[in-house]
Amino acid sequence: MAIHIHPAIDAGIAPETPGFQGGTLTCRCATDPVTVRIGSQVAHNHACGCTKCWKPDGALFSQVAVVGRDKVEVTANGHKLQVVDPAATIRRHACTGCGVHLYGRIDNDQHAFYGLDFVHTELSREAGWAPPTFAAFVSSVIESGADPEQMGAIRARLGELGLPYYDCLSPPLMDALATNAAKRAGTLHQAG
Ligand SMILES: N[C@@H](CCC(=O)N[C@@H](CSCO)C(=O)NCC(=O)O)C(=O)O
Ligand SMILES: [Zn+2]
Ligand SMILES: [Zn+2]
Repeated sequence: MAIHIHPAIDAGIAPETPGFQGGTLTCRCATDPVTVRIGSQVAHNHACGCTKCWKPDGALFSQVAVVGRDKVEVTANGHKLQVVDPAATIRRHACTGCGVHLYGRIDNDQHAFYGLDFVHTELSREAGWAPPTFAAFVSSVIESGADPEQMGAIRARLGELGLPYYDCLSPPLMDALATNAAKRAGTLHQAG
């Protein structure tokens, strides 16, 4: 059975364009689409297997990156946006017309990733975005209905595509979360 990781990843991952400065995300409504201008390159782009990130139909993973929240501007039809789960850490703003998530925002200023918004660069026509460099929350695809027996094949496919895979976030991002937690708990002891 063919494994569909994500349409922007399955056929090979396009490289970023040096100096790329962003673009416009557009939802999938045929009329009055929501548009969001992203004013810079993104970082930490990854395939995410979690149940909460928006995935195109038939994809096992979402493709999601972060960008400074000051670089994210709703430029049309923002009245169609609604937060999917107001209690979630990432408040994902979805189009009520087509279901696409335009951006996810962390409003907790104590969170390690506060100041970063989560965006899906495939919603833009521009080429040159930083590509995904790892896969996160791989085991979580089971929660969305993937056959547990397929996990070996799914991880093998991610490997073939050049994506290191993890069942949480990547080591640098997990370290950032833990460092933030340790600072808050007062347990961070740095040499020097
Ligand atoms: N097994 C759960 C995991 C969901 C989860 O923790 N997702 C991560 C990654 S999202 C982008 O990388 C997360 O940080 N979530 C916070 C939030 O969603 O608010 C599942 O699959 O549901
Ligand atoms: Zn829409
Ligand atoms: Zn996710």
